[in-house]
Amino acid sequence: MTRGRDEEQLLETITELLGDPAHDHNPLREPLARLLELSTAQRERLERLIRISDGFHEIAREEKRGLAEECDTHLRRLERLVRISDRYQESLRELSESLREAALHDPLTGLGNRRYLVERLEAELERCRRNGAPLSLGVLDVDYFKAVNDRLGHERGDRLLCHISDLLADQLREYDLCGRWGGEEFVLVLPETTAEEAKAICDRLRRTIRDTPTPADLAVDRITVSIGISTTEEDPDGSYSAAIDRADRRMLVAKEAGRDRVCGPSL
Ligand SMILES: Nc1nc2c(ncn2[C@@H]2O[C@H](COP(=O)(O)OP(=O)(O)OP(=O)(O)O)[C@@H](O)[C@H]2O)c(=O)[nH]1
Repeated sequence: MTRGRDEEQLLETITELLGDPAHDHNPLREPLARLLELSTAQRERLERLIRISDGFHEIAREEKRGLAEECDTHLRRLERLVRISDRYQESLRELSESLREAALHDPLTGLGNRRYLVERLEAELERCRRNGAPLSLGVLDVDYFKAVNDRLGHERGDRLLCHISDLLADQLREYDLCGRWGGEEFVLVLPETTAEEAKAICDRLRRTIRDTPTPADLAVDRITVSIGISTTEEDPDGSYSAAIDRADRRMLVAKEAGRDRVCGPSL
């Protein structure tokens, strides 16, 4: 608190008057001196109060600033945690997606594996039943594969399986499925396809596999397959495994009949 200029001058004048011996006996001198004393004390008290109040304000301002900074730090930390947690969840999602992919695919050929085929087959069977459409299945087995393996070695045998699976994936229609059932056996799922149509499709596949030259370094003249077909037209409410069994039995019939052929139901 600063004193006004008038006030300063007044106080100076009073102090001078009180100090002047000429006024020593003035009756007003005593009360004036007392008044000056009281005024000075009151002013000092006021200044003390103002200093205390300013101090409180400063402390409050500091605390407010401290709190705001603390809040900012917490907020930044939280944002960092949210970002980390988002990234973590994203990688978990990617990891579980690739685990699921790996669990459903054959690592050698990249085709769906038996588990994938069963999942899709059940779903497709259900869908075709709802639509009142037939579904046909093909079980395809490579002929004399043991001899190929024995002659070329397992590693080239593997590459031959990849060659066949590439041809299958290439030749099938967009809505058909093929996967590796196991070993040198593949399953074809042909939704909305009658046995007759399936026979034509499988025959085309069989000829393509037989007539497409194998990669030169595999040194195989010719590779053939035998295919057995089954269809829901034979047993509209039957399970997927009954349909696979029927196709498998017909694939064996095709083998016995001389291989390199397709055997379907005689409806
Ligand atoms: N290279 C390779 N060979 C496999 C794989 N899975 C199964 N095989 C082989 O495939 C061969 C199948 O032989 P078999 O079941 O006797 O039948 P095949 O020689 O094909 O004769 P048919 O089916 O009667 O025409 C076996 O030698 C298996 O070891 C595989 O992933 N890679």
